[in-house]
Amino acid sequence: MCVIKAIVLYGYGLNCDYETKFALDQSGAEAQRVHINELISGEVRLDRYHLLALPGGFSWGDDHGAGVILGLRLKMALRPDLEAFIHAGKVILGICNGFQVLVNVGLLPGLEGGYFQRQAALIHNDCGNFRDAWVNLRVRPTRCPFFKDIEQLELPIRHGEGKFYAPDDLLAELFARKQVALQYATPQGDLAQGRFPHNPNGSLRDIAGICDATGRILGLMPHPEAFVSELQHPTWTRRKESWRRQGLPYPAPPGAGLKIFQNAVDYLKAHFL
Ligand SMILES: NC(=O)CC[C@H](N)C(=O)O
Repeated sequence: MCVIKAIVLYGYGLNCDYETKFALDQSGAEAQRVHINELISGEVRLDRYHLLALPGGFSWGDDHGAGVILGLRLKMALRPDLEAFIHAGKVILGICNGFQVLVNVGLLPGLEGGYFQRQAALIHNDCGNFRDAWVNLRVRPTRCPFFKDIEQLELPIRHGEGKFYAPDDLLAELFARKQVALQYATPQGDLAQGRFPHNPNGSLRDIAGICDATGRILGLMPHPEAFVSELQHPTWTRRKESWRRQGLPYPAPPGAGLKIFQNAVDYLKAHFL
């Protein structure tokens, strides 16, 4: 194989699959939208790919809790395939609904390879309603290849069940083991310290994204695929004059979210091609 191949799952209410495929294709991968049933039936084989992306959306209408049913489907049908995929050094990305799935299926937090046991949860936002907003994020040092050379960034969130919850001892362990990848911050770059709206959902310790012990499984609530061009930023009309002055590419420079996908694809290229 001379190209990095990625699966982006779709079906049953997942809805950011086209955008996620676009971001991966833009990053130099060959991404394919694959229906959940194609993977479960074995028609499409996971071992032919390097990256599995679980995009955002409302799988099974968030019935029984966001990501619960898809998590269960994957666990019952694909557990050995997922284990082999992880042990082969490949990469899994869960965005928003995908993050909820990874937590439900027990692939995250995945302490020291302990998968398929649910240890944490993404529960209803403290504000009591679905929240659609841009947030500031701070990247913490982890083994996660996705955040190479990124310290902070802005991304949009849109979810009703994004509050990261874990018992105190697990939270402490996640920080100690460097598995907390992303935290909500203020526009000045300080931690949000639980305060709304900078922390949009009441997530404990401002957690917006975590990775497993290997760093190769990442889940995050914000949507990097929704910021692949600066034109998607709400203040782009005010920013565009400065792009012109700096001679940045026309019609706009890439959005900060694209780098996350590029980092993952570059990591896989270095290891598999
Ligand atoms: N944007 C999304 O992926 C939404 C996630 C989930 N359906 C929620 O509302 O929490």
